[in-house]
Amino acid sequence: MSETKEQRVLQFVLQNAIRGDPKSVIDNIDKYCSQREWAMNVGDQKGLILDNVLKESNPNTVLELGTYCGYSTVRIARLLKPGARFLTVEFNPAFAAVAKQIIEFAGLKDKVQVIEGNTQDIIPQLKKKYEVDKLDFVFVDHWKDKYLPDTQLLEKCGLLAKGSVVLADNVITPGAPEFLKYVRTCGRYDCTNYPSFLEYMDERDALEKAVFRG
Ligand SMILES: C[C@H](C[C@H]1O[C@@H](n2cnc3c(N)ncnc32)[C@H](O)[C@@H]1O)NC(=O)c1cc(-c2ccc(F)cc2)cc(O)c1O
Ligand SMILES: [Mg+2]
Repeated sequence: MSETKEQRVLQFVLQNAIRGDPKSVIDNIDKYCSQREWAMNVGDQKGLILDNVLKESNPNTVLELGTYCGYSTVRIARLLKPGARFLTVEFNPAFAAVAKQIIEFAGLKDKVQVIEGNTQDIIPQLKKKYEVDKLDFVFVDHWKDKYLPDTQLLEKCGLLAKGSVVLADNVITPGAPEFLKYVRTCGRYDCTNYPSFLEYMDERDALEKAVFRG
């Protein structure tokens, strides 16, 4: 069976990165995806913004929606303090399999729980099945038309508290207009836009930080 792009990214990491070194995993994915095959990782420019917003938040409990190959998962996990909890949700089994291997190669297997499933099914299970009380930081990077319903679902499930940070990728390209309108006008979030560029391209993109007012 012919290899997928995601399997080629994994092979490149296994052959070129240093086992147990998250930065070399990140750098090699960026190298492959900027020089050989584009892939929908958050990338190094938006990744730096993600790093900084995450450091500011210094979270105990993190949720990522849309793992893909685990690039942002590695970026986040490498910055978490000991004892922090990090759950990431991916519904494509092939992508989840690649992500698990990349996370393990980076030496971060014990810091991340990869959950295979659909966010709309997993979010309502977080309190009881996954023993999550509140989420301090949520990185939203899955189907762009799911950003709004899943943010509202997080609210409904009582998973956000005063100060919870919701950071969304791709609010310009491909765009998440309904999500942006909601967080900026519903009165429950303090929003900040971080203009940047689409991963590995010159197209404009941005991250949006929405801090829950409680
Ligand atoms: C959606 C993907 C990311 C992943 O999310 C998983 N997923 C989805 N919905 C769910 C769910 N409901 N539950 C669990 N997992 C879920 C999926 O399987 C992908 O692995 N991301 C993107 O599509 C994406 C696309 C672009 C992009 C930009 C310009 C172009 F010309 C073309 C594409 C850039 C980006 O930066 C992205 O992030
Ligand atoms: Mg993205």
